Amino acid sequence: MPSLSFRDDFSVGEISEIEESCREAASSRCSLFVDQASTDDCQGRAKVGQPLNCISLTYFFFLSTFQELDENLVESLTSILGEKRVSLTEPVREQHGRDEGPYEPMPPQMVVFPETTDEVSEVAKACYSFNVPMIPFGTGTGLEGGTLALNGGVCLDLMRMHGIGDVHAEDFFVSVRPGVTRLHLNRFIKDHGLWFPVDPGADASLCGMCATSASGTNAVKYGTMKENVLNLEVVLADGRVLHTAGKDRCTKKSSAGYNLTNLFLGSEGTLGIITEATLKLHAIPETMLSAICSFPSVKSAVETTIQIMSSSIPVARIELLDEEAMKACNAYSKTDYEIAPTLFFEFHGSEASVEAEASLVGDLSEANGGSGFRYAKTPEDRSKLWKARHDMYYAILSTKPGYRAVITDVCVPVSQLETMITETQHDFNVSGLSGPILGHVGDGNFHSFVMFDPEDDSQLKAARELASRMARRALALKGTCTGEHGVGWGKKPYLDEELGGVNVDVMRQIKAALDPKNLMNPGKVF
Ligand SMILES: Cc1cc2c(cc1C)N(C[C@H](O)[C@H](O)[C@H](O)COP(=O)(O)OP(=O)(O)OC[C@H]1O[C@@H](n3cnc4c(N)ncnc43)[C@H](O)[C@@H]1O)c1[nH]c(=O)[nH]c(=O)c1N2
Ligand SMILES: CCCCCCC(=O)C(=O)O
Ligand SMILES: [Mn+2]
Repeated sequence: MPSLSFRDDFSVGEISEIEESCREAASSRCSLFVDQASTDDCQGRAKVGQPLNCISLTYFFFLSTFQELDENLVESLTSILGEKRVSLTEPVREQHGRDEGPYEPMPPQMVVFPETTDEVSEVAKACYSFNVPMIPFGTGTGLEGGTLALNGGVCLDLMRMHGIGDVHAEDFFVSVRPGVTRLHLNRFIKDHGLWFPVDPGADASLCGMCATSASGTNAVKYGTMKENVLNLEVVLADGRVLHTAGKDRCTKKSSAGYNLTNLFLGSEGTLGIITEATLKLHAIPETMLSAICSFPSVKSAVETTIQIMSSSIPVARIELLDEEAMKACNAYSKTDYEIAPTLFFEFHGSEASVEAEASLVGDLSEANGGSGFRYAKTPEDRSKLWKARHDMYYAILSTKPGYRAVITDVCVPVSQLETMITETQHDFNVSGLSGPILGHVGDGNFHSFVMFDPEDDSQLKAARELASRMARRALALKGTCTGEHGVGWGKKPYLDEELGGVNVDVMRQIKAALDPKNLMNPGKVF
């Protein structure tokens, strides 16, 4: 039986000691969890929590000992998939118990590699009958620990499910299997004069992007995954297969029944396994013109953003990088941009329209003290600029080797952006921590990277508090604690405050209806 003990003052040293002793635990799988909750939540409620080093308000931990997988289940999964497509080995499990976020790996007990929807359904039926958790795995580029195996269980690595359906160019849609990434799809459809614009910085799986309701730099003009997915094939925990908009149906709109597509978008593997996504495609614009402009302050850059957005200039992308981010950008991507708060722009349309929009934005920028407005016209210059922007996560990580960071992802109404960013900057100054600010300001969504020395408890505590203040400030400004990365574990404590108790109760009721045994990615989202 798990033993529960409650403290709120673990030092980093103690954490690694406890984790070490856990790792050495003989015979059974033993993992150490903390839960992130307010103090009252911790009174004795044994809830599956998060890996210790996640940034939480309050810790309690319990040693939970997993039973080894039933050998009949292992036998059953091996007979469904064959020996080459199941793995119990340490390296494979370690590789699947992590993502790109700041969490220690929490490996699953087994990894399987299905290649068809039927196989996924058979795997789910087997796990369901043995009451074993299932964690869907795409490309592992999530940042909120969504693929870590809190309760052990079976990881379904879906990247062997290749396949892109017929490109319906006249109806602007295509269907893809989980093994298809966004760059792969765009290479495939380019010759049709089409593209799929949702562009997280990583070359993520498109079904993983559905699961996290991902977004990216193009969202200002084209929206997020929520606006670009027309149908999903999903395998439920008990193995049933559903098509959220009806099998093989694909219309730009429908009012037939509940919107099950949007129910599964952003469900982070907690409601079902997405085995096919039908995506809305867009015509590749005649002209794409990028530009960058430096500003005397983040404030003036944000003011410019707000003016652009309220003047309804149809800018395609508008990204802010503060001074620290620009330094990291130049160092990592070998660019020679001015070290100053900077906006990256892009305009899509006819040659005439993009020139006109760019010149309007140039004037607005200048009126706010912007300078050095320079264009990136050639495909090479444009892709260099946007690759540098997409790589910012790694660029910032490389500025302080050995440091860890809390990644924030707040999103507020664009009109509140200035307050949100200015007060965040104040927080950083007061805390003494460093944290570049960058992101999708056209959507009111930006990230900071609250970096801390993992050997320094006070920095860990300060980083945790700063990130929490940011999230709560966003909620107070009628925004959200996560614009695009999802809840995973790091953001669980904010859900009640953001959505309200009734909402979270209804979410739990939906979860209980679709996954009554709580086997689908347990411990994530709530
Ligand atoms: C450098 C860099 C830059 C960015 C980002 C990451 C990195 C490393 N991201 C985050 C990440 O790319 C994004 O969350 C992707 O949607 C994750 O897709 P993966 O396939 O990697 O999912 P991954 O395998 O990491 O899984 C993520 C979650 O989805 C679930 N899942 C995965 N596949 C599933 C399936 N087929 N069915 C059901 N559940 C499934 C998993 O269980 C987990 O909970 C991001 N994000 C963003 O929105 N905007 C951005 O700008 C960026 N930028
Ligand atoms: C402060 C850097 C965090 C960036 C996380 C990845 C992401 O969402 C992006 O837009 O880049
Ligand atoms: Mn982002």
